[in-house]
Amino acid sequence: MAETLKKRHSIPRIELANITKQYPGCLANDNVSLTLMPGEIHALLGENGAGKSTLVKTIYGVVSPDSGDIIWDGKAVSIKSPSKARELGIGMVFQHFSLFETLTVSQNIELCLTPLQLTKIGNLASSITALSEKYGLNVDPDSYVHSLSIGERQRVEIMRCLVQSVKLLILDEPTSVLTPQEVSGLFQVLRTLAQEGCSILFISHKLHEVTEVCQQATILRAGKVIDTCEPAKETPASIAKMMVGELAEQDAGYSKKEGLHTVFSMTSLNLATKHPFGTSLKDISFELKAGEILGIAGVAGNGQDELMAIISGEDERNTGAALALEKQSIGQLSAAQRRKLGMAYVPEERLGRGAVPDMSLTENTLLTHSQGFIKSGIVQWKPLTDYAKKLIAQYKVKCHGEFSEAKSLSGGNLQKFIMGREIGQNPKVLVCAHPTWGVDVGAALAIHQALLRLRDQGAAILLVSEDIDELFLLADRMAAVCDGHLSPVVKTLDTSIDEIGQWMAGTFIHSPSHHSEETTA
Ligand SMILES: Nc1ncnc2c1ncn2[C@@H]1O[C@H](COP(=O)(O)OP(=O)(O)OP(=O)(O)O)[C@@H](O)[C@H]1O
Repeated sequence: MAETLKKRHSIPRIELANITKQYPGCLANDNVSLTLMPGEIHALLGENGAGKSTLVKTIYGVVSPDSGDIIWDGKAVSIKSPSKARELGIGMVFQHFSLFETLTVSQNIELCLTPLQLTKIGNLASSITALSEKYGLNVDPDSYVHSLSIGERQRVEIMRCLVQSVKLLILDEPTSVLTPQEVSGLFQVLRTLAQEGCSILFISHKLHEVTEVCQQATILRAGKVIDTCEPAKETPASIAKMMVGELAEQDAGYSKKEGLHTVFSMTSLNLATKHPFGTSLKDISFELKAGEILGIAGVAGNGQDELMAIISGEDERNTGAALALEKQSIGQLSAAQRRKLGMAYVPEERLGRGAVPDMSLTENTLLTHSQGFIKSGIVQWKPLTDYAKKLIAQYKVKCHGEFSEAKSLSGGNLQKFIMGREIGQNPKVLVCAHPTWGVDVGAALAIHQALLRLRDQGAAILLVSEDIDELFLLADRMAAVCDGHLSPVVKTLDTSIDEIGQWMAGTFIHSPSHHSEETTA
């Protein structure tokens, strides 16, 4: 397939030649060369911190390389800004969307177009409708963004690129926030675009998706291209091996356990959302037991954020006895008081909520981990830095040491550090969202092992995730949230991906037998 593409179009869409980018103390891209033909879907793979984001940001004009050339449609170009990239026909969909919720789809798209582009397009709404039909994007120009699901918002971002006649579309981990159905819809759109000659560059840690949709892959390690392959001829395991070596073949030792006594409970919690486009929690009850992992599946935006915030105490409303830790009511306690009692959290948002971007890793450790590190009001820096160093080594966090600022770490490395920091508190209750989001296969395995070890030591773990496969691997019992309702809680071994998928779509909500606690023994 890739061969025929190359024969059909002799001029590559883009060629990167010896791109090098040095950050203080870190060679993020080291003589990277890569060629993309028109109509080629190309995966950029590598461990956390391998240099993938740096490379795509270079193409999109966000990062300027120290040396190397970019050749676009046969001509050397200098891409100094995203607007220059867009002018050439390069579009990028980031992991975090940048849409205004109070505006319509059309208004959002209009904001990123120049007056000249707008004149060329003419009627923007009809152009969106036409493109939507052509590519099966199902995007209504008049819908308000707040009413759209995550998958729909992503399609708006893609539409934003399409109206600008994109010739190269870059997607940074596009599937991590989508349901399985949305992922197959996205792939269909990508295939149609590619058939028309649009090149696609795709960063992903989900290797089975790469083998399904990409024709070529470039694998980076420590900033260098270490291999290329045709994913269709590989397996996820063989690609993982190229990325991280032998580790990929290990098994985390997954097993299912029966929980012991109840450690944490939520009883008939009703909570109106504070956010105009948030989700109210509706009569939620569940029990979390010592020595178990309870997984909560759901499409983003169905109450997960609100649930996490009220459990952690970040939402400061007093819920009294609706929340209990070891039979004591904790709904009236602050987040810090709950932490002192043995609760730990990993929020979805790494920078800003999981870690303070401008603080070092050592300082970030102190934020949630003061026990033993503060004596008579004075910070004990030596044990604190030693502990941060230990976390860095244990979770193989790639950084320039314990004094690196959180914002200088790649996404996956920061996630590893935050997970390590929270697991390291040996909490009684650990509540975490998307534990391995953006984390490479090797590191995901290490995080899984750490979570299972923590469970086996008797901790009660609540995992909130959109990744159903991961929940089935880790959770002992499972439930799903939809529109602020919690489904029945069942043993993982007694349910199926199909049933949980239906619950994620809300089939349990109107059923007369719906109640929030387990019915099966
Ligand atoms: N602004 C910065 N200052 C210093 N170092 C940086 C900066 N941005 C990135 N780095 C370093 O450059 C290296 C490559 O980071 P990059 O974000 O490109 O990796 P990645 O392959 O995209 O990782 P991930 O899969 O975790 O997103 C990392 O070691 C990172 O710590």
